[in-house]
Formats: sequence, C-alpha cells, structure tokens
Amino acid sequence: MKILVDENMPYARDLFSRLGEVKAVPGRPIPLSELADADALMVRSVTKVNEALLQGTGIKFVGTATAGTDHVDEAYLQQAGIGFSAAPGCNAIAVVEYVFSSLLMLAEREGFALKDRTVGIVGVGNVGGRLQARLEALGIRTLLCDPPRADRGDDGDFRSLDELVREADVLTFHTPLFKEGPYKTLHLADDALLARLKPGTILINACRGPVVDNAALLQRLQAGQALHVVLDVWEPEPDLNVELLQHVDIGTAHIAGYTLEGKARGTTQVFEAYSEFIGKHTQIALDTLLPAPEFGRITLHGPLDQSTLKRLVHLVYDVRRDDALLRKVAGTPGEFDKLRKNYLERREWSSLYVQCDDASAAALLQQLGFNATHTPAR
Ligand SMILES: NC(=O)C1=CN([C@@H]2O[C@H](COP(=O)(O)OP(=O)(O)OC[C@H]3O[C@@H](n4cnc5c(N)ncnc54)[C@H](O)[C@@H]3O)[C@@H](O)[C@H]2O)C=CC1
Ligand SMILES: O=C(O)C(=O)[C@H](O)COP(=O)(O)O
Repeated sequence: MKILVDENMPYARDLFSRLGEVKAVPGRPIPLSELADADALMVRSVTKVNEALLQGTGIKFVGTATAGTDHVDEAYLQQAGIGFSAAPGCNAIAVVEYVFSSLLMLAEREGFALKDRTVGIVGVGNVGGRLQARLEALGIRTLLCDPPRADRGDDGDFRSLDELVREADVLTFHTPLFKEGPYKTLHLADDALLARLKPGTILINACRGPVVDNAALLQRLQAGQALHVVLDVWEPEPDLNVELLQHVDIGTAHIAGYTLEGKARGTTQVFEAYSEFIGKHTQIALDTLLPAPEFGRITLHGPLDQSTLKRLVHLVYDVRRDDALLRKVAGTPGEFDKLRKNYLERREWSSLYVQCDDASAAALLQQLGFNATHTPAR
C-alpha cells in the first residue's frame, strides 16, 4: 500500500509507515507522477483535491490535516467512492492564541484595556467558540454572529453581522470559505461592510483570505480609513498584495494554526480516520509524540493583569516574529510557502506550567488554557 503525505505534516512519515509505504511530497504543486500508483493521499490546505487531480489514479482515501475543507471537492470524492476525512478543530487553540497574541500587542501599543472592548466573533465554531470562552474568562464582552447555528436553533445569543459592525471594537472572522449558497462567506467583509466599521476598529482575518475583499480593504486603508488590521490569510495566496501587507498592523503567512500541537493533532486525526477506513482501528495519544517545550516552567508572583498576561502570552508565542518574517520576504516568489514549510517550532499555552502564589491568578490562567497551579507563598 502506498500512502502519499504532504511533507509539511509533522509525524506523518512515522505514523503512516505503520500502515504501508510512505512517500512525502510537496503539496504545492503535488508531483502528479507519484499519484498514479498511490492508494491514499494526505494533504494540507495548499493542495486542490478534485477530479482533475485524482481521475485515473488508484486513490481510495483522501485525508486533509486541516480544519478548512474549501480546497477539497467533497462532492466529487463522494461520487467517485473515495473516502475522506478532515481534521475539525485540530488547530483551533492555535488560532485563538494567535488572536490573543495580536490583541495584546495592539492593546499595549495603542494603550487600551482589552476588558473595555467589545469583540465581535463571526463564525462561532471550533475557533470562534474557544475564543469566546477565553475572552469571557477575562471579562471581555463578546458579540456572536453565526447564521447557520442560529438557524439550527443552537443555544447562544446570536446577532446579525450588521449589529456586530455597529457595536464591536474588534471584528474577527472565523468562518469557512463558502463561495456560494445561503451562508456565502466570499467577500463577507466587502467594501460596504468595511465602510461602516467604526473608526479605530480592529479587523482580524485568520480564516480564509477571500472572506475579506482584499482589494476593497487596500483601497480603504490607502484612503486613510482609521482601522487596525490583522491578516493571517490573503486573497490570493501565496501571491499576496505586498502593498496591502504594508498597510496592515500585523501580517503573517497563513500560520495562525501552526502550533506543533495543532499540526500534530491534524496528522493524528487523519491517521486515525485512515486506520479506521482500512479496518485497522488505531488511536494515538498526542503527548507521546510531542517533545518538551523550550520554556517548561515559570513562577508568577502576585495577581494577573493585562500587562503580565501579555508578557506570559508572548513568552509562548509573539506574533511579531511571524509578522517580521513575512515582511522580509513578501513579494519574492516561493518565499511565502518556504516560510510555512520551515516554520519555527511554536507551542500552545498549555505547554507552559505556571506556578502562581495568587489563587485567582492560577484559576484565571487555568481557564485561559495555561497549565497553572496555586502554591501559596511561604
Ligand atoms: N489561519 C489558519 O491557520 C486557520 C484557518 N482556519 C479557517 O477557519 C475556519 C473556521 O475554523 P473552525 O472554527 O475550526 O471551523 P468550524 O467549522 O468549527 O466553525 C465554523 C463556524 O462558522 C460558521 N459559519 C458558517 N457560515 C457562516 C456565515 N456565513 N457567517 C457566520 N458564521 C458562519 C459555522 O456555522 C461554524 O459554526 C476554517 O474553515 C478554516 O477555513 C482554521 C484553522 C487554522
Ligand atoms: O486548518 C486549516 O484550515 C488551515 O488553515 C491550516 O492551518 C493551514 O495550514 P496548511 O494546511 O496550509 O499547512
């Protein structure tokens, strides 16, 4: 059995070699010659999986180690009888921590208290829901917009996108990319929406580039509209508009989900799905794969305020690192993908053990996802 895996999928070679012969290949472009005699294909978001790619091959199963599935023609796979699995939620924590790293940096730079801001979350699924929980743990007001969930009758105080635009100080997008249909998200943030944002709004897109009309956004920023912008994803990728990058506050190379934990979860989720598909049910415990983090243990004296939280968050992950790396190479062909392929190890907050002598600091850090304990001072 031959299994093709994207070379940018940590632990894939080790895991899938338990099931067959593994060949690691680039995802963009994928070498077509390798597909002909392969049985299974494990991709990331950069590989367009459709009839044009798979027709005439022996592929029986496709796994994508990603949350988003807009690069996969699922209707074709179903009609062709090809098994499929994505990795829902695998990197949701990573995206939430990216958003926090960005917000805490902007709050410090612009001199505002996050707890005085209202955050509008568009798309309240794995990412949006976790973001809501962590923001609310800090006493930050959230406004939620998720029409599919509202229409399904899910619990939650769902508002219209218009209401978020009117009221939110931060508007952050966490929807799938739907190019059509009742819940279309292509250019959900179009020129008309951008025009209505309150002065000083922080606009964040860490879902898919085309959810925000990049041309309209650039025009508005060039015309001097007062916005702060954080973009992890671009329209198009990998050839983003360098002028737009120059106008945003934070710009990164589609790496919001790139913690080691997030990527490893993605790999293990598709590995488990494929094992099931071929009748060899196997479960993998994530902590058996992950190495020790660079920073393992820290002691925090006293209570937790915004400035302390910012330093703690940035000890684990400071988004300015990725912003600087992108600005250095943007516009040079191939460099966007190279940054992503050679991504420096990044861990999640849970990898940091924080010993607190203040009980409320320990409780709050636990709620936020740190590995925190309370040890009273002697
Ligand atoms: N930048 C990155 O590295 C990453 C990007 N992503 C992107 O973020 C998206 C969201 O990720 P998850 O939360 O894991 O997905 P999810 O599927 O768990 O949640 C998406 C939510 O968006 C809602 N939604 C759908 N259409 C909507 C609309 N028109 N307006 C408002 N809400 C709508 C859905 O009902 C759902 O609750 C993914 O589809 C993927 O494209 C995900 C992970 C990493
Ligand atoms: O999971 C998703 O959806 C993402 O956007 C991934 O973080 C993207 O990473 P790659 O699959 O492009 O490596």
